[in-house]
Amino acid sequence: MSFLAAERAVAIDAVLRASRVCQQVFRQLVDGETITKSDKSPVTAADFGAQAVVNTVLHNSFPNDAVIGEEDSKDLRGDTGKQLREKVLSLANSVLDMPLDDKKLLEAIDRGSHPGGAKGRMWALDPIDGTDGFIRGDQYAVCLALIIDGHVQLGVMGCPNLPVDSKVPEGERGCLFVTVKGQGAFQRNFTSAEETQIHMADISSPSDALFCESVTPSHSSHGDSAKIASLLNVTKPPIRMDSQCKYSTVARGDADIYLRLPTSMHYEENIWDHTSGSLLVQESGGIVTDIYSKPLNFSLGRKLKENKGVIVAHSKIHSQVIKAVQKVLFGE
Ligand SMILES: Nc1ncnc2c1ncn2[C@@H]1O[C@H](COP(=O)(O)O)[C@@H](OP(=O)(O)O)[C@H]1O
Ligand SMILES: [Mg+2]
Ligand SMILES: [Mg+2]
Ligand SMILES: [Mg+2]
Repeated sequence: MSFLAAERAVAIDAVLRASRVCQQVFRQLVDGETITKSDKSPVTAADFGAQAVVNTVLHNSFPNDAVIGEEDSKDLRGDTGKQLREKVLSLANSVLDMPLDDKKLLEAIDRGSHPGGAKGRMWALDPIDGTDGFIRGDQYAVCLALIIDGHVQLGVMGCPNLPVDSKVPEGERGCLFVTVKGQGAFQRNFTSAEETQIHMADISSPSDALFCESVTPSHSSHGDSAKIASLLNVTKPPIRMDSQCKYSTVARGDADIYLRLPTSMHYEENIWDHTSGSLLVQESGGIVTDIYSKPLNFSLGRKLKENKGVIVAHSKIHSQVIKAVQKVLFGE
């Protein structure tokens, strides 16, 4: 058996089931089903349901593994949380083989509270990355990765709204991306287990590049990216897309550069916003660093404490992109 074959299969199963939870909610999203968390970001029944499902599937196969998950069960507890809890429970049970009860549901969600760190096995989970996009009806991703001793070794990403073939945007949607360190990056769709290896587009000059960036301007500075594009003589307008679908879009050659440019030097990126996506890009020919050209350090807890922003590009042009980034941001 190849390295992490069992983990790969379990992670695919977990992400496919959680993606079904998201798709069910996506079809029925109505106003009032979104809660605003203390950091002002939105969360829905699908975020909680997907986290419960992934954590349950992982626990059944790897009961000793830790999980660093974005959500916790606070908003589902007590009388105030009853209505949402019932909704999340029924969503989770609709895709699980063994039904959970209230207590097991809350426990499953809260198994994602691990603080992270440099030693041991831990899964990083973003049950819905791009909740803004999910609510808007755009792109979002279910992102799961395995970190061993501080390094991402396996990444699985479900992108339910992403066209299987970008050249046929109105065709079948629902892509699953899978990667294990050293084994390449692969795409399959939701309805067949057949995998195709993906690669970044071969590009030798940044001026030919297609950029992608967040839709939400508070997540990444659109103004700075326009200046960087101009410095690199890029003429094509950027693709704006929510979630780690940006990493998969670059990994399969539909865009060439992903810039995440800090809007505040105080913001620390969550590790689950980058774990699966960064390995996917590295395994398809790209380099992922921060704005200082430092590799992302996943060993420092739940946040990327020592990194600022994210710069993703093909290995042939990454250093040129970094030069332009630093010129615009620091005048160097
Ligand atoms: N000020 C900020 N700067 C950068 N990222 C931020 C941010 N505030 C929130 N985010 C993160 O941006 C993620 C979405 O990224 P994108 O803009 O690429 O779609 C969110 O993930 P969730 O949607 O999982 O909460 C959230 O963790
Ligand atoms: Mg969130
Ligand atoms: Mg996220
Ligand atoms: Mg999320």
